[in-house]
Amino acid sequence: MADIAFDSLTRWYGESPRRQVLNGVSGHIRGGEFVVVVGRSGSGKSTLLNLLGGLDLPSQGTVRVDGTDIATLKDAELTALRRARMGFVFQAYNLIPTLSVADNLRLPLSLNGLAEGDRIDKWLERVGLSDRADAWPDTLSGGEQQRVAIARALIHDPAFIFADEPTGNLDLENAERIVGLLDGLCREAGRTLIMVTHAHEVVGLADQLLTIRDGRLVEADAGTSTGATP
Ligand SMILES: Nc1ncnc2c1ncn2[C@@H]1O[C@H](COP(=O)(O)OP(=O)(O)OP(=O)(O)O)[C@@H](O)[C@H]1O
Repeated sequence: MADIAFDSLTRWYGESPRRQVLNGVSGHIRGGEFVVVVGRSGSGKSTLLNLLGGLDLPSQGTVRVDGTDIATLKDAELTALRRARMGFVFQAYNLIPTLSVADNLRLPLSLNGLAEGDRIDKWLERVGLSDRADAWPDTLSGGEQQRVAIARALIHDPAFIFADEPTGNLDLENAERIVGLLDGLCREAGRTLIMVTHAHEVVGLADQLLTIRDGRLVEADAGTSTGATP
């Protein structure tokens, strides 16, 4: 089952002085959960997300994805795990500007050797962009670009979605739509969604809330959002 267990995660940057960003963070994310990560600016939220998604490795501690300690994987194995099992959504959308919308969606399919079939049409429809398949990313609004990014993150049917402040550049209306899309598209397929956000409204949707303060976890339960001040 698609779960992530993390134990005593510590991440520091540099030596003398060593800058300690995460300091012994442990927890467990069950398959299908919507996990929201909150905390002040600079508290280590993106650092934690990057460690859980295998984009970065801890200075100490372990991340187990489906029971496998990802630090034991060779680079190519970790890349293959990320590519097949994970999808990423970032604040800045990160679409490839020289590829059309449809070609941006084609990329994860070809990287994973998956048949295209009607997947591109289907996913464009699901994010409400059926008429923009041939558009260049920079001709789309921010909200539209983020919807393309969501389709790109999901089109290869990953078990885990990592979203780092996906609504950070959007107005409230677009932000609500993006969060609703991510939540709905993950829940309907039992996907695990891990989202870093400053948006308080999102906390109420979470199955599990991770609040980071001074590099440590101060709250690990949904429903008790007292620790959620950014
Ligand atoms: N590559 C790096 N080298 C040195 N310091 C880093 C590096 N990456 C992050 N940091 C530091 O680690 C701390 C935590 O950064 P991180 O991006 O995880 O915070 P955050 O909680 O996501 O912040 P924000 O809400 O502002 O995005 C910051 O003080 C940052 O400057």
